[in-house]
Amino acid sequence: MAAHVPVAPGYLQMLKQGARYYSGMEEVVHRNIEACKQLSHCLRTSYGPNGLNKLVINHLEKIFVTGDAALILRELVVEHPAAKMLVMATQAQEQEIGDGTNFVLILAGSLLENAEELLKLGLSVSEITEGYKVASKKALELLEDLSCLSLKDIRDVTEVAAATKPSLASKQYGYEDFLATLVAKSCVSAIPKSGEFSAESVRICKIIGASVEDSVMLEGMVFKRETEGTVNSVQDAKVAVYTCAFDSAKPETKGTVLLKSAGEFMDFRKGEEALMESHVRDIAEEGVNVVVVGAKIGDLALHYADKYKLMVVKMTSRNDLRRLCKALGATPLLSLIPPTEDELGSCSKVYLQEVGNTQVVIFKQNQECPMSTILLRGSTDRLLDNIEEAVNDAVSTYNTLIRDPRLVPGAGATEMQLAVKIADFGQSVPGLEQYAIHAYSKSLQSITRALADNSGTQTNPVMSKLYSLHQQGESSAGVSADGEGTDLIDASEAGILDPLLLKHWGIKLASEAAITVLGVDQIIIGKKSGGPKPRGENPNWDVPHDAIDN
Ligand SMILES: Nc1ncnc2c1ncn2[C@@H]1O[C@H](COP(=O)(O)OP(=O)(O)OP(=O)(O)O)[C@@H](O)[C@H]1O
Repeated sequence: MAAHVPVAPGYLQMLKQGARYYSGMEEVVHRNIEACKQLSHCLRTSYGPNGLNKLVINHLEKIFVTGDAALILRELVVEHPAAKMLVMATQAQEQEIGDGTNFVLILAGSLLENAEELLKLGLSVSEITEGYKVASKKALELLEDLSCLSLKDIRDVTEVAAATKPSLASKQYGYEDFLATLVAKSCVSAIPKSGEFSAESVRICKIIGASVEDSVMLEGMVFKRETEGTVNSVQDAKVAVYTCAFDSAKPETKGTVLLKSAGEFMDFRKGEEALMESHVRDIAEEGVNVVVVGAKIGDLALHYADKYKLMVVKMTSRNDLRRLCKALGATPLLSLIPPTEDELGSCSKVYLQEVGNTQVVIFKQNQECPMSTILLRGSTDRLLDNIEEAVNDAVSTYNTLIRDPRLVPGAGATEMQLAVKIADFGQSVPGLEQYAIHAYSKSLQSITRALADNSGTQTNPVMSKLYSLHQQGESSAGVSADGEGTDLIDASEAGILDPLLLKHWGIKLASEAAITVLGVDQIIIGKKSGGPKPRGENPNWDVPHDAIDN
């Protein structure tokens, strides 16, 4: 008989064997803060135009060399429950704004770091969280008055380029002017009269070779693939999109045909061929000259497509198929029937072209098109990946500015101005909360400090100079990224502006995340159940592996 293993009395006896339980200041609060601090310190060096890259090798052994916080956090798969809360805050920022993830992480990490000091001084968690809540509310109020410019015309390429430039400069310093114009043209061309725009409206196609300055934008869509048949170019295309196979229909159940002679076999084949031909002929007679297929393409069907001069393009990703339908105004068809007039998509020109040894199919629209594509060129895969991240951030910035066109000074100026005002406000608050409010002001400065640290200036003198300038009312004084001559710049004059909404959500989410982490006093980790791990959510479940990287 197996000996009875006594379970330690206390909390653990209630839980399944193997569960872990931590409580108290040292074990929980300080540990959580430590984990969050580590994560925030790790990404702090990637903040701003002079931020450094990280080399991340993910669980599939894919290598990333990037400074994009959202991508790094996605690939790192953070396990610590408290650090995960910060990651969730950054994900919320990514979903809401599409940029500013590092801002959230640095601010939340710094709020926790400063809270730790206050805890050591003897303040209670509730006093700190209360102070943080008051300070964050005040910061959001003050932020509303810091707007220095508004994007007046969302269809003006020059204005849009100026507004999206800082988000590109913080990732691709040096290429920002060229890329900003490219992104602005793509965004403006993809915004319909109704003003409905989503970050998905601008697609990126990366092709290795040539230089970044050879990148171009196209109204319409570009896919890295070849056409299937012999027709390679069609002007004034009428496009039918099929999600089913472009092949002879297969019965759902197995059937057996008994053929008694060679003649019957020939007739059977002829019947099949005639049926296929009639399908393709019917499609062609509706005026269709391009067929896009999301599944298998049969040889016989392809033969008749060539005969009736139909261009055939295969599309492996359902996402691409959906976007193409949007770009052409087509309705995807579930079976091989001729499309009606409404279901047909139209395109000014569809053609196959070789770009740097890569065959691409281009769907080019001359009229208004809700999709545009940036054909990115560059010497290495890593460079292209990094530019893609920067371009995505810039497109998200445009999307944010459509919702709220107000801009605030960047380069750490807004954070510094808020820090000065919050510190002043703290003086007027009675009780121990004012220490927490002061800590909040210090945390806001950590954003400006990160920019200064990363640009290689002498941080302490620069920070004190900036602080006194902001006290004197120079609300747009920020940190220079050039490192040539001056350490400080006027962010508004230099055109370094960030969307107000980005800062708004960043402050809100970082404060909430820090307050949540501070409010945890016990950690209970249940024993992991055996058996295979449940499958995680995969947003690209229907995209083949090679298509994800395109
Ligand atoms: N030329 C510049 N000089 C100084 N600061 C700049 C310049 N261009 C951009 N910045 C600043 O860089 C900061 C943004 O940096 P970054 O894009 O690395 O952060 P993030 O958007 O929070 O992170 P991520 O893009 O990784 O989510 C902003 O404060 C912006 O004002």
